[in-house]
Amino acid sequence: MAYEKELQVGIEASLSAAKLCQAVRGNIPDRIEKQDRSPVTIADFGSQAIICRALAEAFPNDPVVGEEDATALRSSEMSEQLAQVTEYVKQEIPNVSTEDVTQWIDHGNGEPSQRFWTLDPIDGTKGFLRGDQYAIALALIEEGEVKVGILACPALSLDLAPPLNEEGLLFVAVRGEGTKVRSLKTDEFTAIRVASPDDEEHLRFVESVEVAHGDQSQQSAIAQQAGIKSPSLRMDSQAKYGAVASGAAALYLRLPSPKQPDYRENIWDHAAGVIVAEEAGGRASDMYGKPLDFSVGAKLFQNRGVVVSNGSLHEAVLAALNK
Ligand SMILES: Nc1ncnc2c1ncn2[C@@H]1O[C@H](COP(=O)(O)O)[C@@H](O)[C@H]1OP(=O)(O)O
Ligand SMILES: [Mg+2]
Repeated sequence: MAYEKELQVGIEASLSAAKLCQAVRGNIPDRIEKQDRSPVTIADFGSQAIICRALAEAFPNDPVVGEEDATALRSSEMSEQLAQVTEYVKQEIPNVSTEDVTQWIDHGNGEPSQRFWTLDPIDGTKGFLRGDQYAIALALIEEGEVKVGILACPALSLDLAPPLNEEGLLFVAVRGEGTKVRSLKTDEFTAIRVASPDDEEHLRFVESVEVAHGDQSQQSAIAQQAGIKSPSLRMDSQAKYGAVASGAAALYLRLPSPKQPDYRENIWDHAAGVIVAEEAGGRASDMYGKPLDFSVGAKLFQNRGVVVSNGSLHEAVLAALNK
């Protein structure tokens, strides 16, 4: 098995971060607004601190390209939030100080390089605040290729066989070795595959809950043209990739929003999900069929939109988009 240490460290840290998120969610925190007006919570900061600490200890030479930074948290207006983050992190790692926490968070401000990690400590923060889906998404990228993906979805359960019907799932993929899933509560993994072409029941598509994150009318039209008759399943975060990888849905569509046609996707919003879907037999590309290019920085500058399928549906979707 390849990447054994990476998996062990990544899984352990992601489980610990998931516990922190679940603890914070028992008492949904205030929404803090970032400069770009998107929301962040004390759980986003705590999750990044825990995972970056583990990566820094185990792989000191690997940069981490994470979503959050601690600049705002260090300001005097946010001292109360920093104290709260530190209290939650202490439940996972005893004896930490506020300085430790901000330093670990800022370890996640690395630059993409030949080998690096990318982290979304809470993907789908809006879902997290609403009490819906969210994910902790960690991936290892080497030479522009995603090699390992670890995707924890603490609120996800799917209408499939155990363990997928249990709430709280952890998806793990290594390039060339397949995708497996376990419940957050037990440590036994099960291999998963995408939906087969003749699986009518799961011939449906997933898309974002947030209208602003895509083009829902176009997404419905394309899905229909590809032969999907049922309405979409709306879900926040990369949990959508887990749904396709396990066969609960055959397609995930994310077409550029007409209001933000120049939006470029962040690598941490896709890297873990892409390998989880691909290693389960699925296919991921942009809306023109180009593979997602993780070698050009912190965003997918060379791609527009995202299409993830069970493989068999992919060409029909691209043909519909081409029209
Ligand atoms: N216009 C947009 N198009 C696509 N994705 C977006 C857009 N605006 C924000 N996002 C990203 O969507 C992600 C959530 O995905 P989903 O809707 O599938 O749950 C967030 O990480 C968010 O990034 P950011 O955190 O930079 O705002
Ligand atoms: Mg995100």
